[in-house]
Amino acid sequence: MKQVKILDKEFKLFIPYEKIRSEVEKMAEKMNNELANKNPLFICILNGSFMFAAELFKRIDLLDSEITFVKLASYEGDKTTGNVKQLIGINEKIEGRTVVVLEDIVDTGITIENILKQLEGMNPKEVKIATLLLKPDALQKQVQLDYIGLEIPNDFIVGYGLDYDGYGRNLIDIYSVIND
Ligand SMILES: O=P(O)(O)OC[C@H]1O[C@H](OP(=O)(O)OP(=O)(O)O)[C@H](O)[C@@H]1O
Ligand code: HPA
Repeated sequence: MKQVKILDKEFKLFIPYEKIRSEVEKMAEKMNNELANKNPLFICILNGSFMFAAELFKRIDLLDSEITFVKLASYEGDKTTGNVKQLIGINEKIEGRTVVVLEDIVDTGITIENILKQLEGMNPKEVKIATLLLKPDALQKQVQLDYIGLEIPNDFIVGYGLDYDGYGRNLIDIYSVIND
């Protein structure tokens, strides 16, 4: 079994890249059907979502699509602080647009709830939420998710953009913590 050590924690292989890629392909196909002629604006939530967003966006074959980036952070180490800090905001005009928020993971739901509140105040036509991963057992907020890649158990994970204290984002596969 493939294992990695990051700082003080050991992680074991959990989701191989091939599985991630096939989920992203399915999601992109669904979006290509559902978002045609809607001039969608994709919003990638940095840092964690950069790999997922790149993998997905290159499979979006709608020529009227745009992408932009927002930087939010709420995690310190492997725990949420419950306090979402905005580090780079939205500069694009959101009013009247179909917006698709791209998240690597919805865990407690605090981050996505915060983004939704901000976007609602900007009068979009509609907001869709896409997440590569969802931890249903960790969810504390009621949020409607339109595109979900995989549902996973409530264990801390790293890789494919997700970090432990800044490290592990460059792992191609996703790993889950051992004996936390
Ligand atoms: O549902 P939640 O419990 O809010 O967790 C999800 C958020 O946590 C992570 O971001 P983080 O705050 O760690 O910042 P990062 O993307 O820069 O690592 C992840 O990328 C999501 O944005
Ligand atoms: O399990 C996780 N790993 C890394 N970052 C995260 N942000 C929310 N949940 C996680």
